[in-house]
Amino acid sequence: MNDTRPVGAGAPLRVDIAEKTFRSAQGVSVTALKNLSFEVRQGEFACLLGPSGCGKTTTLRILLGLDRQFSGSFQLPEGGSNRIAAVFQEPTLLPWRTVEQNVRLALPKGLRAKNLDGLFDTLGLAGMRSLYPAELSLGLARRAALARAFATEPAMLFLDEPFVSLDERTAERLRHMLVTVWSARPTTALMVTHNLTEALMLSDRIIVLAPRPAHVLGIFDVRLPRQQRSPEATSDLLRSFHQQFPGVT
Ligand SMILES: Nc1ncnc2c1ncn2[C@@H]1O[C@H](COP(=O)(O)OP(=O)(O)OP(=O)(O)O)[C@@H](O)[C@H]1O
Repeated sequence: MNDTRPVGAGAPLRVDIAEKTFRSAQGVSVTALKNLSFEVRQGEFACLLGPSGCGKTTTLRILLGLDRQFSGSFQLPEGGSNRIAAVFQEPTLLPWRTVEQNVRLALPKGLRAKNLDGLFDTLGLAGMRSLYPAELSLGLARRAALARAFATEPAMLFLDEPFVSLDERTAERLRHMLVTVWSARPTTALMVTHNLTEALMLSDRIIVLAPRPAHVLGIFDVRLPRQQRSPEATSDLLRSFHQQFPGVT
């Protein structure tokens, strides 16, 4: 069974995946997800945190409708635009279009002419709008991918490790930009990461996954407002996290 009905405005993202197993032509099976259930409330930023290979990307692919071979169900939040946006590790920009064209092409017709000055400013892209993807560093390309996702004013935003393979200074800068752009319009968001400090900086709650097959070990609520998450406060959060989840790094 596989049910992807959207639900009423204000409803959370509800995930209830009974099982996802990959079967190779040679008959080898890998069960990636087993009894994976969680919710993300409307307007909440949640991180899916789990060890490498536990099934995080598999979960996102199912929620994005890219993989329908699973048992269970999920419900996407509906409301406002009712749109879904995704940011992947690969920025996936069209190479023959400028940054601005890449962003505008993602917009529904009625929004194509919208003023994007604020968004480009917040993401430090004001001077890069007419550049082509080949002229961008990886960090700039990732910012363009974030701009494209937020420009669509989605009801649900999925992010799959959007800051991996960046040097730490660049990644930190991008995390701050993400917080600023997200805070201007808090969007229900689910981000996959295996970086605990990143999850503590960005999220309202962290959904902690067990090693494969992924299921929820527990939830860590980050109750501190984002602007108060100084390095010292983050160290305290890390300590509380480790008390609640000993052995999870
Ligand atoms: N198409 C596929 N065919 C067979 N096995 C797969 C396929 N895709 C993923 N897997 C397996 O499913 C498991 C979960 O993979 P997944 O990519 O979801 O993990 P992940 O938590 O996102 O890992 P990482 O943090 O390293 O990106 C892994 O054991 C992986 O090898």
